[in-house]
Amino acid sequence: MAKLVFIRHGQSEWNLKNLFTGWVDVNLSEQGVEEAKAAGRKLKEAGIEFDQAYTSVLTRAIKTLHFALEESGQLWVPETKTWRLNERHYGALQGKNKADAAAKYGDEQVHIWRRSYDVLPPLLDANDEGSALNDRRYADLDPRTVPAGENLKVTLERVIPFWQDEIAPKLREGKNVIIAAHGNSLRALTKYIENISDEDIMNVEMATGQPVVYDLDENLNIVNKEKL
Ligand SMILES: O=C(O)[C@@H](CO)OP(=O)(O)O
Repeated sequence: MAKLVFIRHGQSEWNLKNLFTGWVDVNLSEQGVEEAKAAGRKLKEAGIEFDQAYTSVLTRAIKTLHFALEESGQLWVPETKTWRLNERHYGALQGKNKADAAAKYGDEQVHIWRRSYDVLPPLLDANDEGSALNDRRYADLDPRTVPAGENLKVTLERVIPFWQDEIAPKLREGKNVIIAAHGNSLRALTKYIENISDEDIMNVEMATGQPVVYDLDENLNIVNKEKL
């Protein structure tokens, strides 16, 4: 039996401002820091001890992991950072206000962009200064792999190889794992491990800073799921 904990980063500065964020590397808000620390206290109270941590290459998730581990007395736990756990890339919507977009394009279109499984957002131009191609942290990636905009399907297709190659083997060995990531990379993982349909995943939301704890058997069947 292994424990798997998902934690979406605490509230970010752009969650607070209601901006599409995606791969833009914004920090946690003050509230977000408190949420991450509170998550660490809940993990401690629940007595969950980790063997391995995973996070994205985005500050809000990394800091959430660190605050949560520090607060639970486990900052020493080995960690791996990967772009594959990044938030879904929001394309040309990144930096735009969600309410302004709804006023301009309509609530329904914005809901489709935000929650449909396979509709892509408007893509970011490769020459845009915000393109991830200009970001040193993605320099080792094949430029054809660097996204210009992702839906949940594309996000799932880059998250799951990392799950299969790195995370699942640890869990099969009985290691306890924490994944500090993002609303949509965690929705992709949730869809995969819970076998949720393309339609039903539209209604699944991840709360900021709330640990979701799974007990998994050696075949990675879910024995129990609990939100702390
Ligand atoms: O802006 C984003 O990157 C995400 C997460 O905050 O937003 P959404 O709620 O639309 O998935």
